[in-house]
Amino acid sequence: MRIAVLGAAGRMGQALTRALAETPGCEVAGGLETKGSPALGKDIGEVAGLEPLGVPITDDALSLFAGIDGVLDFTLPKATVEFAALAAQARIVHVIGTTGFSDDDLAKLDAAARHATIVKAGNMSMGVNLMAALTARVAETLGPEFDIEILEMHHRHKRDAPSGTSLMLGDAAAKGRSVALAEKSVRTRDGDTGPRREGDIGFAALRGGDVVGEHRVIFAGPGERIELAHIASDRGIFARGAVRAALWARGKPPGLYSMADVLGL
Ligand SMILES: NC(=O)C1=CN([C@@H]2O[C@H](COP(=O)(O)OP(=O)(O)OC[C@H]3O[C@@H](n4cnc5c(N)ncnc54)[C@H](O)[C@@H]3O)[C@@H](O)[C@H]2O)C=CC1
Ligand SMILES: O=C(O)C1=N[C@H](C(=O)O)C[C@H](O)C1
Repeated sequence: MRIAVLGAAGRMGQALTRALAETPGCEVAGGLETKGSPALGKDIGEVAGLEPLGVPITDDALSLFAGIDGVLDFTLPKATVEFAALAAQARIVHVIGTTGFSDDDLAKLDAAARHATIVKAGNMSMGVNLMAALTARVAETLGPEFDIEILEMHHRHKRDAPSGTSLMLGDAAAKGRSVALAEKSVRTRDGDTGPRREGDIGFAALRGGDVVGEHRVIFAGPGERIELAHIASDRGIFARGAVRAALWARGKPPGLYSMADVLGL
């Protein structure tokens, strides 16, 4: 499968190139960066710390999308929405790892999925997707006397909060309780907030250093507490998940798929 990496010079872009290069049946067919990036014209393999792959990084998305089977996209919401329209036109697989979408962005991705085969997940690792399934199960089992709080920590460069993973876990908890996350989610607390409302799902975000990604779902009840935790120490887990998603999606009808679909969870 001929696959291009969008945001090829980024933290995830480099991990994606390495994962693609080591996966049988995949070819690193291109790399895209933003206009003005110092990585333009450089070899994508070298940028990722590998031997040269003979593939220069370009800023020409139109030409890139014309000659490939799929793209791995870990960039920015505004860029990803534009790439989804291009992927739909080219009828190729679009694996989306980007996080931080607005409701308007999400509506545009839904529209693009009428023609493109999109796999989108706020976290592409096996561990977090399993944790989401466990979160739904625990939330379904425990009564409303157990308060649900979701805590995350990421590196100092991360732009969006809560993280895509936290939102996935919140959604799983809400589904387990058969409620809508939008009606229960509490994203900030400051000052005299009053007592906690029963059934709320709280979010807290820490940022600092070079933390790859840590998530904890806390079920705090009377006299006991259950915690589910995931600690990522290597971006390769997300990158390998994305490559697996692209291979899975090849030949599937257009639509918006999740990592749970890919992993059969
Ligand atoms: N779903 C998942 O499993 C994971 C998702 N992410 C998400 O991936 C995204 C990227 O994360 P990082 O790699 O840490 O960020 P980063 O800032 O290191 O990399 C993003 C890259 O995209 C490039 N870019 C931005 N706009 C572009 C455009 N229009 N055309 C081409 N390239 C463009 C930037 O120049 C940059 O090199 C974030 O939204 C992050 O939350 C990160 C890790 C795992
Ligand atoms: O920006 C990151 O780094 C990460 N983003 C994803 C998220 O928003 O949850 C996944 C992972 O936690 C790393």
